[in-house]
Amino acid sequence: MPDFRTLDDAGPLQGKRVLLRVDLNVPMEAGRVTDATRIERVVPTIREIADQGGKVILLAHFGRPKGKPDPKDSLKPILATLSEKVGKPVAFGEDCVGEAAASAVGALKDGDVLLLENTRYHAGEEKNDPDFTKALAANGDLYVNEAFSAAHRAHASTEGLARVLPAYAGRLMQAELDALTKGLESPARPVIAIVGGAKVSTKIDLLENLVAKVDMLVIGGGMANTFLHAQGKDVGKSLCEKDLSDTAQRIMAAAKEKNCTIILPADALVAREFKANAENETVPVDAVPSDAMILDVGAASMATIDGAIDEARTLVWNGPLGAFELTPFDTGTVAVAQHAAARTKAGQLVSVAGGGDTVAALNHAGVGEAFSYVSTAGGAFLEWLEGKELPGVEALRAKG
Ligand SMILES: Nc1ncnc2c1ncn2[C@@H]1O[C@H](COP(=O)(O)OP(=O)(O)O)[C@@H](O)[C@H]1O
Ligand SMILES: O=C(OP(=O)(O)O)[C@H](O)COP(=O)(O)O
Repeated sequence: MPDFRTLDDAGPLQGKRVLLRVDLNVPMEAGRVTDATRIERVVPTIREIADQGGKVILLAHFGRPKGKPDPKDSLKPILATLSEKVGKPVAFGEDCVGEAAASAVGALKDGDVLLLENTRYHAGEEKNDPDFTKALAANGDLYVNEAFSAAHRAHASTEGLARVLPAYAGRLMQAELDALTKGLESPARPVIAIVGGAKVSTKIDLLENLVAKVDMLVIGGGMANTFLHAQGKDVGKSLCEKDLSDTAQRIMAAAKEKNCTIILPADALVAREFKANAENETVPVDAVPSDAMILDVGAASMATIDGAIDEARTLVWNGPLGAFELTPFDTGTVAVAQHAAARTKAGQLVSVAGGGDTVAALNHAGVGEAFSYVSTAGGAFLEWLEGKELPGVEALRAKG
C-alpha cells in the first residue's frame, strides 16, 4: 500500500479542474518528437481523468530556459504528438499562469485536455516561490503529480503545489515507485551501474553515494570526459566540466574505499565535427587529438563493459555512452544495450534503465522491451537509487 494518496482517493472528478504535472521533456529533433515514451506513459492517466469528466490541465517543463520565455523551449511543438497519443485535440495555453492560463482554463468543458506553456518560463518555478505556486494553483481544484522523472526537483509545479492543493500521486508515479522498489530493493549482486549522458554537473554529485551501493560503476558519455580530465588526460574539445575535477577525484577515492570498481573508457571514437557521419577515428583516451571531441566509447571499452556486465546480476543504467543520436556515435550505446538485453533474455541479468534520452537510446537499439524495467526517469531514478527522498514524492506523502 502506498503511503500517499492516489487518484483512487480523489473522489468524483466530474467538472473538477485537475492540475496534472507531467514530464514532457522528450527528445526532439527539428521540431519533432523523436521518442514519445514519456508522453505514452502519461496518456492512461490523462484519459482516466478526462473519461470521468475532469478538466485536465497539463503542467510541464521543457529544457532549461532559466526563468525566461525562450521559443526553443516551447511546449507547443509537442502538441501534435500529444493530441495523437491522447486520441483527441489538446488545447494550448500560451502561459502557465495569469490571464492567458485563466482564459484557456475557463474555456474548458468537462473531459477536455489543455497543455499550458513551459513552467520554467518563470523564475518562480525553480525557486519554488510561494507566489508563483499560488498563481499556478489558481487554475486548479486539485493537483495530481505524474512526473516521477522530475520528482527530484523541489520546484513549484513538482513540490509546491502539493502543499497548497489536495494532492495525489498519478498512476505512472505509483507504477514507477512500485516497479523500482520491487526490482531493486534487494538487488542480486554484483550490481553494475552505467552512468553516461550530458547532464554532468547535475548528476556527478550523486555518484559519490552511488559507489557505496553498487559493485561496479561504468562511466561513459560526457561524464567520462570529466573523469578522464581529472586523471590528467587531454580530452581535446570534448564535452567536459573541467571545474568538476575535484569532485571526480573525490568520487574515485570514495569508490576505492567502498570497493566499487570504476570502469572508464580506455579508447574512444573521436571526431572534429558534432554531426552524423563526421570523419572519425578510434584512439586510446590518452591520445585524443587536441582539436577533436570524444563522441563515443571505442571497441576495447565496449568489450570491457560487456565483460563487466557478464559478471553482474543486476544492471542499472542512466545516460548514453555516446552521442547516440548521430551515427556512428551510437555504436557503443547500441552494442552495450544489445548485450545487456541478451543477458536479460537469457535470465542472467536484471536490467533497469531510465532517463528521457536513455529510453530513446534503448528504443533506437531495438531493446526497449527487452530490459527488465525501463523507467521514464534518469536523474530522479539515480537519486531514488541513492536512497534519497525525492521532494516531489515527499510532498505527496505529507498530504497522505
Ligand atoms: N561524449 C558525448 N559528447 C556529447 N554528448 C554526449 C556524449 N555522450 C552522450 N552525450 C549526450 O547525452 C545526452 C543524454 O544525456 P542525459 O540527458 O544526461 O541522459 P538522460 O536524458 O537519459 O537522463 C544525449 O543527447 C547524448 O547525445
Ligand atoms: O529529463 C529529465 O531528467 P533526465 O535527463 O534525468 O531523464 C527531467 O525532465 C528533469 O529535467 P532537468 O534535469 O532539467 O530538471
